Amino acid sequence: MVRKFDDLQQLNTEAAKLFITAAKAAIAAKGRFTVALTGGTSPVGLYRLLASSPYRDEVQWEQVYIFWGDERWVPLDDERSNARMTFETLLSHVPVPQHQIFPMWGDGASPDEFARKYEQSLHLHLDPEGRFDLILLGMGADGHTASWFPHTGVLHEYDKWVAAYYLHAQDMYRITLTVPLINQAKQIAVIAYGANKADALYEVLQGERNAEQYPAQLLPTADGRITWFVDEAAAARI
Ligand SMILES: O=C(O)[C@H](O)[C@@H](O)[C@H](O)[C@H](O)COP(=O)(O)O
Repeated sequence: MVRKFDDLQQLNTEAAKLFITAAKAAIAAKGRFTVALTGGTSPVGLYRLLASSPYRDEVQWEQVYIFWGDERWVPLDDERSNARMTFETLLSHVPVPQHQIFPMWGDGASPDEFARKYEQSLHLHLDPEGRFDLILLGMGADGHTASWFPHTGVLHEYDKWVAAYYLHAQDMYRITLTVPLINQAKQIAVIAYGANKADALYEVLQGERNAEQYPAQLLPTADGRITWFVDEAAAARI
């Protein structure tokens, strides 16, 4: 489902409501809410909203398990760290127990070793089928989502849940949840706004099938399980 908004405040408010509804339903059903957060700039407004009244008080944060969809392989205090941004905007302001927060960074481990350990943590904390309650994603102007970048091998990784690889274009390692894991989530919410996303949004949602070029095409298309939160500018061509 594509939900189009005139302004960002409204977009973030509706995304916050989806987060809260998903959290309440999961906690009522099984006592915990497992969510993978996204980095980039797109979720900043949503995170700030979730960290503030009245939204903050709607979530039982003690029952929330926080993971990330992807990460730049940099220390947690690096300004490029997705985890750092999330702590600053959301996690430092809500009472999620520290041991229920799983940043994608481990001192001393290689990216590959770390990806294996991260996958083990997921096996311990997700339900037995390995389905996240909610995964938040962004989308780049090139049509990537998570760290599924165009023409990278990770697009074909169906054996692992978590993969690490060197992204030449950015001269850094990336850690990412893989296609099969993200696609089996109970709910996915993608936030994409701004005119620079318009071409990619068109290609991903309505263009010819070419997932090598526009990896977000690999996301599920079934209505109900995935919601695209977009603004008028991003939706200019759809
Ligand atoms: O680490 C990252 O870069 C992200 O997790 C990435 O997938 C992001 O969501 C998109 O690049 C959109 O980024 P913006 O929100 O900054 O446009």
